Amino acid sequence: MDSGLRAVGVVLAGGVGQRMGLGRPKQLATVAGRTILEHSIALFDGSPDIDEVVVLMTPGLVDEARELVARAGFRKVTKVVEGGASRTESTWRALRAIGEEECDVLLHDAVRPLLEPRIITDCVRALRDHRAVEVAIPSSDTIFAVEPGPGGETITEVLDRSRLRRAQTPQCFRLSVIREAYERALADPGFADRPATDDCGVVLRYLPDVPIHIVPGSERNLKITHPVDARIAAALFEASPVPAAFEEEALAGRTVVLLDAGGAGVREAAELASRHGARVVVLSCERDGLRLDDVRSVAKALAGVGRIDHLVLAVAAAGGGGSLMEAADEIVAEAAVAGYLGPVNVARAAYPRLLESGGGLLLCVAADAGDPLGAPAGAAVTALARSLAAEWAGEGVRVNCVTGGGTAEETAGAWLAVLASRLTGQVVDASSGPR
Ligand SMILES: Nc1ccn([C@@H]2O[C@H](COP(=O)(O)OP(=O)(O)OP(=O)(O)O)[C@@H](O)[C@H]2O)c(=O)n1
Ligand SMILES: C[C@](O)(CO)[C@H](O)COP(=O)(O)O
Repeated sequence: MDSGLRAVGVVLAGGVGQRMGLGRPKQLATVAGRTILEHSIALFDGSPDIDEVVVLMTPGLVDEARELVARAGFRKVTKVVEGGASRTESTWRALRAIGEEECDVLLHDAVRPLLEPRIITDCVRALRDHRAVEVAIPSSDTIFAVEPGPGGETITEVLDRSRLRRAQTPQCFRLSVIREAYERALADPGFADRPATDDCGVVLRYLPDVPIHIVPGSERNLKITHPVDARIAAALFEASPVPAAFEEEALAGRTVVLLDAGGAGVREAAELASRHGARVVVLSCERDGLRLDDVRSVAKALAGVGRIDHLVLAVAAAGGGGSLMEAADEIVAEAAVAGYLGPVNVARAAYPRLLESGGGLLLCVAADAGDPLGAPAGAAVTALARSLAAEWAGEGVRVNCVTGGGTAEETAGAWLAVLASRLTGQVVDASSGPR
């Protein structure tokens, strides 16, 4: 069975986020330089397997969501619709907004912004052979059934963990299937008394003959429900690879300036960016006499370049692997420039130029020996990237950071994949980073 149907991603953002306790829906909170809602929409908008995106938004915030969609430049979002009082009501409103024509529908919690693109692909593929598809993972915790007991709860059963799966999203269906399940649910007076917490629950209850096929999810695809989840999500965004593979088109016609301050990977990045159609300008501290400890020197060098879409600062490893007390004065001074003064000066000089082009800055940390000079320098650069990303997110200037450790080719690949992505506030390890 090959559905060959239009695939519609539905981003359910109609909730109020009571358990999060922000006083505002959690999907509008910012993580890694973007709202959680934007991260989630971007996953579907950027997926080659998705044709259209429909967003369900909390009542009273629909206009804000529409503005956000317009500002972010999402191209596949066709509708932003007011959500209902419960998750299932929001789903039902989404189904009505999609219309009558048969299609595949992928219903996703807006508050799962860390979904990997491969899961979307796997779901769309699975829908060729199955009319209902769910993303789930095994449980690493033992799960109990409980009942109220004296002074609290008591365990009544230890469930067989090998048969249990934790439900994630997207939950995916042929439109006619999920629509029929909901029509039956809404006609059942008992549905309101025992509402479903997910869409598979509605299908299983009202169309029990439709098998729901499982696609493996991932631990990373967490649902931001409580405050601690937002902190975990922020850490995952910062530490783990940007999910998007290299976007073929993203660098074409763009100007990439590689500021070579002795970091590895500059030559490889120049070749790779050129192959992807970018105009590449390499400014070298050694060859061009550019001084990172002098903001005017950096600004002067950038002034000669014209439009700058992406600027990469590749610094040499700070420190020398020796003890602090043995380090020569010039090694200490170089570490301070590589780890702090240089990136700050480059950021200050680059900001007005990147503002003009709505572009991005990438700060690259060379692998260091983990010594008392190198380690703090690396930490300072990553902290600067995160902090600038938050400060400049409103202006559309992105700041990311790639840390060293990979081969020159891996490092260059990681740089360019980060540049090509639309993310900000990323700290990516080149040795396991994006490809
Ligand atoms: N009326 C609702 C309720 C929830 N959702 C969406 O369903 C997803 C999962 O819901 P949940 O984590 O429970 O979000 P909230 O309902 O906002 O949280 P809470 O229950 O703590 O208020 C979220 O993306 C949420 O926005 C929805 O579209 N419409
Ligand atoms: C759909 C879901 O995310 C699957 O785990 C979950 O059931 C949503 O529950 P919530 O209480 O609406 O967050």
